[in-house]
Amino acid sequence: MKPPERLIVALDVDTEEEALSLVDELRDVVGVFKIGMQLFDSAGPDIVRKITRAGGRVFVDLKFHDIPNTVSAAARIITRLGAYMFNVHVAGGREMMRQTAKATLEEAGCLGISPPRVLGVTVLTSISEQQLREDLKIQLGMEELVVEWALMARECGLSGVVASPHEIAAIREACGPGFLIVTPGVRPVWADKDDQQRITTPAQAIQLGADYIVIGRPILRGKNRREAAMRIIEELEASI
Ligand SMILES: O=c1ccn([C@@H]2O[C@H](COP(=O)(O)O)[C@@H](O)[C@H]2O)c(=O)[nH]1
Repeated sequence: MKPPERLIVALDVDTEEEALSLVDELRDVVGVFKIGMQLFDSAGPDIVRKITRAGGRVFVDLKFHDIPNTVSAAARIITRLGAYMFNVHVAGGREMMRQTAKATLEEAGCLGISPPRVLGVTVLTSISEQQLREDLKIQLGMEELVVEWALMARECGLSGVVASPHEIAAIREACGPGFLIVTPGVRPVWADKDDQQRITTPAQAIQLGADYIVIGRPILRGKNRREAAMRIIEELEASI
């Protein structure tokens, strides 16, 4: 993959108009656009089709976490919308991941389309090692937990995981080269950390072995959003 294809821009905006204007501005320099709950809840499912029609690949980041029947039914709907990738929480369990992977393949087969990649969300990038231990009462270390969950996601037929840059190298070693690692919590040196806890720069994330990096606010907040995206892509190009 070329550096621009590795950049996923988080369309964390309130309206369809803002999202489509961003897609228009960035589609020739960005690989994938991510729709999270903010945009999906305001614009509705049709925004996935609209962005796909406008020439962007779409990552539907709704982080499904429910019982197997509910999530696998939602996976069929997301597949019908033409998403390029979507995600579920690994913490939803093996059966949920297995049924979701199976339903996605079946639905795509019925439609005669390429199936979306199903990713497992490991531990959110806004959670620190200390919060994991003290608030969530999880006694495994962050890296060990994330690797265990990545292996479980792979065994259940998922295409990859969403994980912080801090765990990329360990996941890559445990899960091998074909397993996708999608990494939010990425901050260029010129951007604020915001609420992200486990971060690296874009260049470091790619050097550690991420397939895709996800960036929102550092691009969305810029006066010139295209220039901000280009700066990140140049950093990726220099690092590869
Ligand atoms: O662990 C996770 C999972 C998902 N995200 C999402 O990625 C973007 C990051 O946006 P920034 O503005 O670059 O922080 C956002 O949409 C999150 O919902 C994540 O950050 N961490």
